Amino acid sequence: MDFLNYFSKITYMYSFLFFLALLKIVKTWSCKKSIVNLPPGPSTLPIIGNIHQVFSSSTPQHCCKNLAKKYGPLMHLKLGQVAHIIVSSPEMAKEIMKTQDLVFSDRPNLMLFRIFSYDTRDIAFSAYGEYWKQLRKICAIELLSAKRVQSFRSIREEECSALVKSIYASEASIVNLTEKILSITCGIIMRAAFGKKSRHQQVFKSTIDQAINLMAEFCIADLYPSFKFLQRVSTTRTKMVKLRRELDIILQDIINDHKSVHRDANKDEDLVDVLLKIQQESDHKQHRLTDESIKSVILDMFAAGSESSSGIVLWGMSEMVKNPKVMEEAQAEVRRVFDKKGYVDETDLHLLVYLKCVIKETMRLHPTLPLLIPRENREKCKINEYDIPAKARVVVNVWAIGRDPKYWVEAESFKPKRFLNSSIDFKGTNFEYLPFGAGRRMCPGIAFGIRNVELPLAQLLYHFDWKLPNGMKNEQLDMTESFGGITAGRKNDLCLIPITHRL
Ligand code: HEM
Repeated sequence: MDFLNYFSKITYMYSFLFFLALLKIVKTWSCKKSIVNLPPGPSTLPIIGNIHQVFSSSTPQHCCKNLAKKYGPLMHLKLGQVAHIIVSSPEMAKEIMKTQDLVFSDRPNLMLFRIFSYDTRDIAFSAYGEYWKQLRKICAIELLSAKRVQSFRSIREEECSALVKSIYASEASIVNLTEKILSITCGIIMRAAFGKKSRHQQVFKSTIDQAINLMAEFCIADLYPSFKFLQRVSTTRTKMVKLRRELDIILQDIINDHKSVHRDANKDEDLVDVLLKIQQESDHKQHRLTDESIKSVILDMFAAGSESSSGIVLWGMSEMVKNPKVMEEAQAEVRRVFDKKGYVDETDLHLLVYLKCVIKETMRLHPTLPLLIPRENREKCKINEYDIPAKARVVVNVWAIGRDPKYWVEAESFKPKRFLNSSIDFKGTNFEYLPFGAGRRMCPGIAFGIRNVELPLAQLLYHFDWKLPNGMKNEQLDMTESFGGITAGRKNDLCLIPITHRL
């Protein structure tokens, strides 16, 4: 009986593989007929394509950089069934994000992100179209405008002061900065989004962390979109559905609270207030903002805004610990600017010219979204002489572009001064430097994100000197990167010893 069972399983498996191979042959044959000139790329294996090459490397950004050395700045990889186009030069990035930006303005429909975002009702993963345009307009005018970001100033200052206090309390002992910075960035976004501290804060934070971690997992179903059963049998899918359900209960409760309480006109609005106001005022010509859209946009703010900002603070501190001269210069500047006051606030942050260069240099070497968010082209098109098949996933390796010695002198060294008196900025017009992307899909949260980086860094530099634990030398600090689906952070937590700077 057992043997029969085993035999039927083996037969089933081989029939399945045979079926896949047949499908692959038919598809390749029909593709070859219609696509004549794909960008260069490594040869593919049956069924898996180039999966083995991309996932055998430490991170995809390293792997794509190495492959691009051989195959060029516009490269074709087949991962499972899906054509991926890897872009690794400023010229090709400009082609995708400026010259043909409209063609490449869609996002791929990825299983876990779709579930997380209420079937892509968010900004980051919704398809390019009227609904997305409406959300971007709301971001520009209401949610993430300079005025709105300014209105969150007291929240940032309070959260950063609490950070300093908690570090003072552990003076001269090891502090896990990764935990602390993640916690304040999440705290700032939570208060900006929900207003007062929510009673659900801890559960919400831990649930969203779990969902973000889950999205970092390798998802085979996204590479074989025509095999729908892979989605149905995915255990990751089941976990994500459960987490999203838990988040939904909390978010609906927060929305109901906001709806039931009469808002004090003298108090600053939080993001849920703003979205509810838009929901009430929206006329029928617009896509009506449902509660689900509101929840999805709020989840976007957490997913897109918290790890990205905290990642820059942590990489910035790591680079400064490794390069003590940079740390000294940045500390001297912050202390010169704020010593008269005796504390750091946002009023004079604009005077920290060198710190701004440190932040830019950090984002050059450690862009928190090293491959941006993948884009997709609805229709087939051409780049130079190459044919790009419809629905290709387009990945721009801004990590590799930022380290390319063709565009950067001493590209691998941390040299903030390269940005002093330089016109290179992160506004999406210098294609050799794209930490926030470029074009229509560029990050709408730059002002908010930068504020969430500048203030904590200035505070850490003003109040403390920093040492590595266990007598470790500066150059021994581990700088290994990890890749979590979309964001890249430090693989290991940053643990340092703070020494109070006496005024
Ligand atoms: C300094 C921190 C930040 C960095 C480095 C960063 C970086 C990025 C990048 C690289 C993209 C993808 C752009 C592309 O695909 O071309 C992006 C998209 C996005 N970011 Fe940010 N971001 C940061 C902070 C924020 C904050 C604070 C928010 C909101 C609270 C935010 C909201 C978004 C949204 C909604 C998108 C999707 C845009 C779209 O698809 O239309 N980001 N971000």
